[in-house]
Amino acid sequence: MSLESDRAELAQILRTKSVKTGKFTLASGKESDLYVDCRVTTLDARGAVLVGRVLHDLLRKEETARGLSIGSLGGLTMGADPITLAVAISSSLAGEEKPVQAFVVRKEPKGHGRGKRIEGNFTPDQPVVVVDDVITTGDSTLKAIQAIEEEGGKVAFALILVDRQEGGRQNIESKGYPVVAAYTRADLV
Ligand SMILES: O=P(O)(O)OC[C@H]1O[C@H](OP(=O)(O)OP(=O)(O)O)[C@H](O)[C@@H]1O
Ligand SMILES: O=C(O)c1cc(=O)[nH]c(=O)[nH]1
Repeated sequence: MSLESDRAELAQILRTKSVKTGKFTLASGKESDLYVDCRVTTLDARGAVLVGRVLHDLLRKEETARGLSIGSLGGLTMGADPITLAVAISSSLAGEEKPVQAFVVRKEPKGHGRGKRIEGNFTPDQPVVVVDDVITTGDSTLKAIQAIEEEGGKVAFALILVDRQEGGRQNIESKGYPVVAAYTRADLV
């Protein structure tokens, strides 16, 4: 199966399962008549496989173009989580010698146990990729970046499933972090 057919199939699952119209309040407090509920696609058995393949390919292409060696990826829980793990699994299934590792950024540090804000396999010694399912304003992605940097991480770029084309990309890029998005609103609506 080609990457092109994976991309087309994933776009179709997003259109069918995730794109919703109605009246929604977004994370930013903005009102919208569109909501892309990516979780229904990223937690779909087939959708997860395709998300892994499509975003793993984008990650490796961007890594090569920038001459980097990415150690791990992750983002603010929970939209980012299934995407993060799907990409890591895809990387391992591709037989890579050093598969990209996965981490989760908590919204708040855990109040007990090890008290961590970042869980899993975070690589402060190697560049990391920040993940989000959707960007609208981009503030959630920037929140994840701030947490990653506070823990000593270096963010190479942001890897996004759907860019709603409402200024999020510009917001994140204006702070110095390139954005790579698999789909834009225009691809899905
Ligand atoms: O670009 P922004 O304006 O920040 O909006 C996009 C964010 O909103 C959603 O998260 P939400 O806060 O709904 O949390 P969830 O991932 O826990 O569902 C989505 O998963 C993005 O992270
Ligand atoms: O801005 C948001 O909160 C948002 C928009 C969207 O389309 N999907 C989503 O999960 N969150």
